[in-house]
Amino acid sequence: MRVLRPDDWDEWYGKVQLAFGGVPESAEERALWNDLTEYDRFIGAWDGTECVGTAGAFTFGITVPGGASVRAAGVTMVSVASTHRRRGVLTSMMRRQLDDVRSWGEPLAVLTASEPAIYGRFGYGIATQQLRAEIDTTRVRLSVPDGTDDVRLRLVKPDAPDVRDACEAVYARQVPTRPGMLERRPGWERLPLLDPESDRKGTSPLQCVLARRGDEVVGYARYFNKPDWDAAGPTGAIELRDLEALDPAAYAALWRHLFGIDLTATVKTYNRPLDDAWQHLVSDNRRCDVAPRDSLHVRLVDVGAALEARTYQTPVDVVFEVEDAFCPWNAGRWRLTGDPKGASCARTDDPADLSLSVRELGAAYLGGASLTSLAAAGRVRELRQGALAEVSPAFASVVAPWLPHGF
Ligand SMILES: CC(=O)SCCNC(=O)CCNC(=O)[C@H](O)C(C)(C)COP(=O)(O)OP(=O)(O)OC[C@H]1O[C@@H](n2cnc3c(N)ncnc32)[C@H](O)[C@@H]1OP(=O)(O)O
Repeated sequence: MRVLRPDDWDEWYGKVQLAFGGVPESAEERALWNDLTEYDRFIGAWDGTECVGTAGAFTFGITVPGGASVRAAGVTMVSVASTHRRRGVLTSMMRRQLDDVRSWGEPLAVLTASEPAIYGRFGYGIATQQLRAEIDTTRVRLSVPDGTDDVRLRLVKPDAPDVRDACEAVYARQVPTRPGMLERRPGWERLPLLDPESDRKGTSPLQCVLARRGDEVVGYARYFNKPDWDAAGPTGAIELRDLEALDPAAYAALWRHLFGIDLTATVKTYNRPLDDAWQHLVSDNRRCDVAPRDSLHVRLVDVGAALEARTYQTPVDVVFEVEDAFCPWNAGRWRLTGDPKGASCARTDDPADLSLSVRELGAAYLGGASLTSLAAAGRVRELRQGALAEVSPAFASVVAPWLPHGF
């Protein structure tokens, strides 16, 4: 196993693609991932001259409760050749990678999983959910707040540099407001604009609508239009890629636009926050067919630094007994004291109040899964009566944590 060299990339990436089914990717997408590769943070396993395992770790800043951006390794492109599976190659790569992440001083590793059953054994917990919805816009009505009519909407070319920059500026203002959001480092602004013709499956090219109040851009939506017809008339769908807005009126104006596009009958979303506000604007939530799914998996690589990096909704003073078989440097007792302003976390010999594995800490870290709910599943144990009721609300987040895009 060794880090990747630029001349390895074609073979290495070819192996990633093969493990995901072997369907060739567009030149546009391939070029993006090539440009985003961080060679000293990407590894491969070789059997002789053949690459049989791949894994990468992007450099990310991720928002945590309280609004700080915390360094995280964005684990990506994990694959093992089908000829070499179930022999421990993944386990060896996870070992190497988590040791590396620790040596880089990054308190968190994060990933989205092809299958959620893979990463729990390595200490990852499911920290955010994403909401899918299929809204019947022929039946569901929107009621919008005051000020919505003051927002002007314009259809624009999504990749025009001024449009791209305006959207990125709106996105950047949103990042600190929601745990789980990623700072978009240079180059990553290309990801939400990816639109290879080969991936369209009957949809239009990517469309973009900008929301303005006066001269200020206050929101945007990017989506595809998929026209369709049956004997009775048009049944097209709007497939939303992303939507960000700086205030409720801009947000409602964008959703009203999506609902009202002629010749369409459905708005489909694949990745929205669990608490997305449109759910409070609709007349009939049963016709919105919402469903949650796991999204970001979080692993605390340095328990002390990670717990210190976020704030807590209510004052908290707790001793955790942490189990961590894969990264034993985290195992043992930690005292966390914190409040909405900050926190400290250090080793202690004091008796523990709650016992749990690092996986549950990962699930609760961004305020997604509640410790109370994990305790009801038997995955958090209360060793001092009353500790759960004190600590669980402290870990909550004001807004649902959410990862806006994969990687
Ligand atoms: C962040 C990302 O990139 S997610 C993408 C993950 N990659 C893919 O899904 C591509 C297709 N799949 C693969 O490439 C491989 O099958 C991998 C990477 C999932 C697994 O690689 P392997 O080298 O076979 O895993 P390894 O032999 O180390 O298995 C370790 C353990 O995980 C288990 N495991 C491996 N894959 C899976 C799975 N898909 N679901 C459930 N358990 C799994 C193994 O059974 C083994 O369990 P054990 O220790 O109890 O025996």
